[in-house]
Amino acid sequence: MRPSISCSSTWRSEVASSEAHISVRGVTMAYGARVIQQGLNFDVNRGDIFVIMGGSGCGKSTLLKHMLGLIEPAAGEILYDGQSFTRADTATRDAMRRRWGITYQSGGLFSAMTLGENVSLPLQLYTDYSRAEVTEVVAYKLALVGLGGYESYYPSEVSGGMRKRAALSRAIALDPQILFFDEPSAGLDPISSRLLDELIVQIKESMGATVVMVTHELPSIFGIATNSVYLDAASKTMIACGDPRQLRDHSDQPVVRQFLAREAAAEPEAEA
Ligand SMILES: Nc1ncnc2c1ncn2[C@@H]1O[C@H](COP(=O)(O)OP(=O)(O)OP(=O)(O)O)[C@@H](O)[C@H]1O
Repeated sequence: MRPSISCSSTWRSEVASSEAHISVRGVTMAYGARVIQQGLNFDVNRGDIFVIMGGSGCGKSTLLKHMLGLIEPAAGEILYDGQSFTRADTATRDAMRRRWGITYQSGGLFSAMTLGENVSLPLQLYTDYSRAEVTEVVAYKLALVGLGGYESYYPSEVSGGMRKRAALSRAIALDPQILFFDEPSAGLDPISSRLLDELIVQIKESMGATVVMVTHELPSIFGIATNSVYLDAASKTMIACGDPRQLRDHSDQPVVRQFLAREAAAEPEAEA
């Protein structure tokens, strides 16, 4: 088994670095007795677009679920702004979650609700905005993702790319500090996928947010990611972290270089 590595110079002291927005410390992930990954140590820095990478079944989605608190680590902890989420009580966790926006692979829009109603849901649940204020914020958030005027459309009446953007609009309704994406461009054509990437960067910059995403899409990884971790299924631990372009060219792990270079070779522009 390869030795586990750390993406933070400070993790051994269990003190999060000042830039760290999210700190994963000594995390083991398991389903029952079956360990999926262990020895996970890395920081997601404030303002990063951070990608969780690795081959099929290595545990990317499982890691995202741990970061979201949907699964508890078998060992170790996850901190947000230096505060342990893993050890926090329910009220503290709920308060921490309020700072997150999440979009799932399917989009997760309610099909019986219009786009406007979908986006208004978190505002109705978690704010005391008046009806007029909700309407105003919904219009603004839909406009931010290029869907101004689509309030009354149902998800089935718009394209897949528009549904993804509507889901993003709902995720940013409460001005989150962290945006989580599970395969954001799954099922999209390359152009829609690229537009969504550009939108993610714009939204991140305009909101000053940090982004964490699971994606297989190499154009997205090389196009927008600033930082990453690579989970290895064979050794059940992370074997690389850092800027994906640097890892592609300079990782000391052949499997990481191959993972990034092989998929890069499949990109249309690489064949031209
Ligand atoms: N609820 C569960 N109970 C038991 N095992 C699970 C569960 N969910 C996932 N697994 C297993 O954990 C491992 C990691 O799964 P996970 O979905 O996190 O991988 P992944 O890297 O996201 O995969 P992919 O790239 O194919 O989506 C797989 O072997 C999977 O079969």
